[in-house]
Amino acid sequence: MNFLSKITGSFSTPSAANPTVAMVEAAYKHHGLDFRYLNCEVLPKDLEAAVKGARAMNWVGFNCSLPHKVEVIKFLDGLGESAKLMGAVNCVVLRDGKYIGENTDGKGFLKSLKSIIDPAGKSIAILGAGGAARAIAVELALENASRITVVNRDQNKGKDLVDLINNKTKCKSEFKDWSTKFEVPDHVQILVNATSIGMSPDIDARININPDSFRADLVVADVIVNPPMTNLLKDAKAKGCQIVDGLGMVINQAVLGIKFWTGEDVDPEVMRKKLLEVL
Ligand SMILES: NC(=O)c1ccc[n+]([C@@H]2O[C@H](COP(=O)([O-])OP(=O)(O)OC[C@H]3O[C@@H](n4cnc5c(N)ncnc54)[C@H](O)[C@@H]3O)[C@@H](O)[C@H]2O)c1
Ligand SMILES: O=C(O)C1=C[C@@H](O)[C@@H](O)[C@H](O)C1
Repeated sequence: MNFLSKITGSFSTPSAANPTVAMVEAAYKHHGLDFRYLNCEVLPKDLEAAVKGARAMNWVGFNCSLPHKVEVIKFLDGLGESAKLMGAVNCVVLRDGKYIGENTDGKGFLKSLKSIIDPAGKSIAILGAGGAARAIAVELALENASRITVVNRDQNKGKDLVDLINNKTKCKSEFKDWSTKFEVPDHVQILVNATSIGMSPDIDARININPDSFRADLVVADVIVNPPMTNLLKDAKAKGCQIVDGLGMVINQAVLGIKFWTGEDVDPEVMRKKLLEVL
């Protein structure tokens, strides 16, 4: 008998409405994996201590969600290729006693988006410049998006992401200040919300954007998982746009993360079913 399960989990704040624990534990159970996934409320001031705690308890890895994806890097022992390029980590993996930061968010998003539209050659506007936005923007640029407009409140963070895309990929990127209501320009074919606006418990929060600027041929994607149908997606649907919710992304990134931690290819449908049950 072995009563020592392998431990994984998620560090974020706010975390109470984050449903990923239900989804990942359903996959572990379905595949008979003796692993646990713990949803942990971790404030920015406690992130270093949380990583030290994980080390002390031999966690085999953990996810970082908002707002830790960039800050966590300084507490890790190294970065995988994609995380190094994006400057953001959502999945930490214990390898040979070292915590290595990986990024599976961008690939998770891309797979979900591609079920609706191929981003190659498209003009894309991304709202936000945090951890999720960095991963999504870089992955879209590597997938040959033609133009990426980064719309962000904080100029420094927004311009930093624009520079990253322009310097490290073939895609053209520009910064758009977000101090007034954003009007989706005519050249934009895909709009992505990579901010946390509309995430539970603030589900009534509205993004500073004019829905009258949504054309019916615009594809609108949201990264928010809970609730899957955000005000942004409701507005987009009402305007006849095709929409992509955050469920596909969160399931796809988890398949990749669980493979890193356990070596197992888990069934995404098990996680989708559980998410739809709990949300
Ligand atoms: N579906 C998924 O798989 C998935 C994966 C990653 C992240 N997410 C979600 O993406 C969201 C962002 O996560 P993150 O890790 O990038 O967080 P973050 O804290 O790194 O970045 C948040 C971004 O949102 C912007 N923002 C927040 N409130 C704003 C407001 N009122 N007005 C304008 N901008 C605002 C910030 O400026 C920043 O650019 C979260 O809701 C997270 O749960 C979902
Ligand atoms: O809480 C979680 O389990 C996660 C949330 C998302 O931010 C993902 O990016 C992250 O990898 C996992």
